[in-house]
Amino acid sequence: MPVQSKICGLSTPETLAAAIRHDAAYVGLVFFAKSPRHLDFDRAAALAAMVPGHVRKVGVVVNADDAFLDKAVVAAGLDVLQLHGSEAPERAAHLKSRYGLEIWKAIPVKTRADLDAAARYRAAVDRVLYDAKTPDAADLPGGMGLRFDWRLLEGFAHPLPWALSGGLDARNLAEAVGVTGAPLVDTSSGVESSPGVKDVDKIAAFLQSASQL
Ligand SMILES: O=C(O)c1ccccc1N[C@@H]1O[C@H](COP(=O)(O)O)[C@@H](O)[C@H]1O
Repeated sequence: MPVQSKICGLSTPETLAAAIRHDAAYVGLVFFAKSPRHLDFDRAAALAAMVPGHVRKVGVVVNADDAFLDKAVVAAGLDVLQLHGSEAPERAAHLKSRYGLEIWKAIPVKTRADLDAAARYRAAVDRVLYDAKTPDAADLPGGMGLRFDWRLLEGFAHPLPWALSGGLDARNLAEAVGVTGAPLVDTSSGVESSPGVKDVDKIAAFLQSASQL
């Protein structure tokens, strides 16, 4: 089974086109005002209009309320909602039933015990996304280029389909997938030249590396 890729935090037509051209399975649009990748609904709609049907549009949100999500889902024609805050399983299940979309829940990981949270979402979401836990004082719960110890996933009985994220780039991707067996990989900072500024060549290199795994 080939490794699938998501390029997250796309905010320009050029970098979105690069992700599509180099076969990203998923593209991520961030709706979180504190993020350097945040999109307002008009910009998200304009970018989303460029995305062909076979590439799935993921909206990354953090503890967003229904009124906000109603607008994001419609503006960007989202296929997937990635919940990257402290959304409880009940909240995730509500969103699945409200929108009928695929729901992913980010699980912040620093220690092996953190992985136990994934099982709580078994009946509520379609996929969990293991990401590095960011510092308590950080503005962002993700998208900081931090990685966790991938060996924590060795031998773990995954309760759900899953994805790996956190500090992935073209140089460390083969090792990350080799250690974890990840079926889907997600990157944001690793394909940027500075926070929020995506780099077309880095996007191409990441997706090329993934295609060879
Ligand atoms: O990218 C962001 O700005 C962001 C903001 C709020 C929540 C999640 C965010 N990004 C997600 O974080 C992970 C890891 O990113 P990185 O590769 O380590 O930079 C990824 O899933 C992004 O979707």
